[in-house]
Amino acid sequence: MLRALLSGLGWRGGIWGCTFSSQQPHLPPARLLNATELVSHWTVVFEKRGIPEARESSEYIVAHVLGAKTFQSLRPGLWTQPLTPGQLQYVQELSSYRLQRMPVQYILGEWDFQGLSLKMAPPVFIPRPETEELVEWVLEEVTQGPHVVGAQGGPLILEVGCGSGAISLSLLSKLPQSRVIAVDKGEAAICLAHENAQRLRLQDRIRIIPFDVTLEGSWAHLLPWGPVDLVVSNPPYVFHRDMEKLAPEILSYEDPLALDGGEEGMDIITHILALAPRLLKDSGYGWGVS
Ligand SMILES: C[S@@+](CC[C@H](N)C(=O)[O-])C[C@H]1O[C@@H](n2cnc3c(N)ncnc32)[C@H](O)[C@@H]1O
Repeated sequence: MLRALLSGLGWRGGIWGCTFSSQQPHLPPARLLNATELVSHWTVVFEKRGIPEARESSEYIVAHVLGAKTFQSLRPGLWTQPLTPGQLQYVQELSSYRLQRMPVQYILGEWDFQGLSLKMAPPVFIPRPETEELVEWVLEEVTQGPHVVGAQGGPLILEVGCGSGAISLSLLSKLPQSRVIAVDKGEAAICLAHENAQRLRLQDRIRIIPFDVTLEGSWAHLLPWGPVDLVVSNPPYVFHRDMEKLAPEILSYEDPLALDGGEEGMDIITHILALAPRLLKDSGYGWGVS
């Protein structure tokens, strides 16, 4: 059974109908030297230039330059401490990328997902908050459904379209007895998923395989450990006609192949639905966001 769960694509702050600006970045006035003042300064600059999530963006950038994940997690002493000229320069540089509508996740080069710190790099799809819900649903099903237990004591999982590896790696981190086969068509996605698996020391329980689900042909190599208990996917599902309405953050930086689901949004989903029964055990099932 494959349960398709409806959910929006969801870029926090809105994904539709934004415009580019060609103006040059503003240099902060010389008097703005501490973290709090810098955040305020760049918030105003971003707001004036129509950059979504202006305050969050400036907070993330300043916190990153000061070695923290969030502004709130900075030692309070750092909020009012003057930044060095090098740090100011770095904030300026990163903020200029945001002015070009680069997503914060790519600017920082990493992002937390389900408590894991994942490397992020364009054009590989940035995992969305909804994807964390998908992981929660799968975990709930696995822990509540005794039928979803593989030979190892945890389910053998196949993820179609793994991107950065967010879903596969977070499932592996929460299910220590499980193994995952993660496939993706994109070369950059395959490389980044490998890198993230190594980074999180989960590489021994995952096979990351380049695979285009739309191509007819052999899929036997997707079963190095035999049929799987569970298929999970966050496939491309944006209607082709809506692609041009996506925000510049998405359109200019993320791989269109990660988003474009064809005329009815079902192009990739249809192939996953056709493939899944061949790869699943009789008792297996699938989860997806669409
Ligand atoms: C919406 S992204 C999801 C990425 C990741 N699972 C996540 O949630 O962050 C969809 C992924 O499917 C991959 N993909 C698109 N078409 C594919 C195909 N025909 N075969 C395999 N993977 C495909 C894309 O490269 C992309 O990484």
